[in-house]
This record gives sequence, C-alpha cells and structure tokens, in this order.
Amino acid sequence: MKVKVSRKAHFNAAHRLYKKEWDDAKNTDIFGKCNNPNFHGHNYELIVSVTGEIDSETGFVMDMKELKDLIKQEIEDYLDHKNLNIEVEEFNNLNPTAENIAVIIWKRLRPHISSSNELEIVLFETPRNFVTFSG
Ligand SMILES: Nc1nc2c(c(=O)[nH]1)N=C([C@H](O)[C@H](O)COP(=O)(O)OP(=O)(O)OP(=O)(O)O)CN2
Ligand SMILES: [Zn+2]
Repeated sequence: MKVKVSRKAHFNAAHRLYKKEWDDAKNTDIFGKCNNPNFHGHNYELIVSVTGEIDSETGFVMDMKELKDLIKQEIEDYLDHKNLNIEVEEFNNLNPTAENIAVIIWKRLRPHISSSNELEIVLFETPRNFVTFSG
C-alpha cells in the first residue's frame, strides 16, 4: 500500500527566456515578454511529493521534517532571490523555463530520497502556469 506525502515550498527568482544562437527578432517572436533583456521575476510555488510504503515502526513514508530541511538546503537556499540565468550554473546553457527548473529541482533532491520511494515535483511559475515532473 503506497501513500504520497507532500510538502509545499516557495522561492522567488529572476530569469530571462532566450536562446543566444537566435537573433532578437526570433527570441521576441518565440519568448515574447519573457525575453526582456533586463530579466523579470516570478514567485515560484513548489510542491514536492514522495510516494512509498508506510514504515511500520514510524508510521512515516518519509519524515516531513527531513523533507522540509532537504528542500530548504537543496532548493530554497540554492534558488531563492537568485537570477537563474546568471547565478545558477545548471542554467548557463539551459533556458530556465518552468519545465527545466522542475527537472533541476528533481535532480537535486533525488539522491537524498530513499530509492524505494518515488519523487514528484510540481512547480507553479504563476498562479495559473504549472508543470509536473516525476523522473
Ligand atoms: N511551456 C512554457 N511556457 C512558458 C514558460 C515556461 O516556463 N514554460 N514561461 C513563460 C514566462 O516565463 C512566464 O511564465 C509567463 O508569464 P505570464 O504570461 O505573465 O503568465 P500567465 O499567463 O500565468 O499570466 P496571466 O496573468 O494569466 O496573463 C511563458 N511561457
Ligand atoms: Zn518568466
């Protein structure tokens, strides 16, 4: 019997969506206002979910305190109040779209979650735009 436990988190970050190989006209055509060369920001809302069997001794799938500390250490401290294009090395050559940010978050958390548990990332870039990645 598998149960999913989830923890919400939050970070603010700036980004610009563009491809350096494309000229300004094409970047504006594809990315619109998200191609603003002066960057723009989002209040990202994150839901991290871990699915697995309930431990018969603790009653936990995973200790939520442990999950909270892990998200703070690996995600909030790493991304909060950052310019993703400039300050986060994963985005040196990768567009910081919601899809790519969700994958980076998954990759940073995965090594710290028991291999017998599944990990799912839901990332809201705006109140109405969100992406889901489960590996
Ligand atoms: N597939 C994706 N499409 C878009 C992404 C993305 O990451 N993946 N990102 C953007 C922009 O960065 C931004 O998220 C869009 O902002 P905005 O248009 O303001 O967002 P909303 O549509 O939710 O705002 P409304 O107030 O509803 O207009 C664009 N596309
Ligand atoms: Zn944006």
